[in-house]
Amino acid sequence: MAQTSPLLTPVTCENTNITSVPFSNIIPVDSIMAVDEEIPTIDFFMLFSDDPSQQSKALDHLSNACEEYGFFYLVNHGVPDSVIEGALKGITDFFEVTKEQERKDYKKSNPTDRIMWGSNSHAGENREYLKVVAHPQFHCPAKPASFSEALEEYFKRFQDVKIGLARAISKILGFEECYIEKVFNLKSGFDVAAMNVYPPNFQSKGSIGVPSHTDPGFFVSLIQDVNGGLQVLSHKGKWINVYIPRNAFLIQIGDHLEVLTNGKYKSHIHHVVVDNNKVRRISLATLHGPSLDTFVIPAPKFVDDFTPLAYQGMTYKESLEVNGHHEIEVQSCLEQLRL
Ligand SMILES: O=C(O)CCC(=O)C(=O)O
Ligand SMILES: [Fe+2]
Repeated sequence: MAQTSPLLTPVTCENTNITSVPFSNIIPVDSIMAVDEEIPTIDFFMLFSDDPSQQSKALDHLSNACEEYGFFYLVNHGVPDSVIEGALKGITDFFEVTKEQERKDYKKSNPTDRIMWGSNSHAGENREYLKVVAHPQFHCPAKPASFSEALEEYFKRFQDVKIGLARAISKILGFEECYIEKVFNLKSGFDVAAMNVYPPNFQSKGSIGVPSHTDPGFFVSLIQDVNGGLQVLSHKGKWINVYIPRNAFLIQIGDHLEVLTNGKYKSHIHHVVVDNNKVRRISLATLHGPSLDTFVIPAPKFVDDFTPLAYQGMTYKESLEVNGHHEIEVQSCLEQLRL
């Protein structure tokens, strides 16, 4: 962590080395009937409140959001509005200022690439994207300078949120506060930022922005410039429209937290539809993962006679590559991990 937020009590977390849903381009018909159901809102500050009853209420709320929904809005998180708006502006600048040919120079995909550009990679997709490895080392195209500076600041500031969530989720799972930091080795966590640009509907070819999928990792954080298009499949089997409050984050549980909890928490299927987008939409989805060499397996506490082991163990790197992808592509492998 570059800076420690006053919210987070410094505790010593030793760096112990304990050592999918595939993309589907079919948007189910019932997603057209997506509902505007309420998504839980979690107040980050309250998770660390000095008032024990407020803190316990906030943790209960988080526990319910993780177990029932698998996604929630995070407010009062301490990342300044200017930093969030700066990151989105930087991404806009990159896609507007950088010539198409220069963007395509990042298309090559070698296992060692830390920056990758792509466009409409799955059948029917309407999306251009740039993926960069944001942690443990930050990578970014150097130009425009406003872009790399704004993004670097955003990820620096987000580190406290990541560690804070790891501590709060460890607690609600009944572990000591540093459990997830240690077990996922978050100090060297492999974070990939996907910057997505969706065209307005008059320019898109079909209704799909990104096909249905889940994402690997501990969790995903998402910000966007305009609302519209992201839908998540809820525990009740309903597609829910996501409307992120201004400068809040959408947090979604990733595949590897599902594995760690042996399915107690679920990584939820989501997709983007572009039918109703009247304007171009930009999103920044960051997949916060364990370190590449972390061997992820269900924690013994979630395995018993009634709940048998439901996932096999694999290193994070192996799980990202098991379908022939490069690690920077960060594709789900939940299907391969399920026993
Ligand atoms: O753009 C969005 O709202 C979601 C993008 C997404 O799901 C992803 O990049 O994994
Ligand atoms: Fe996603």
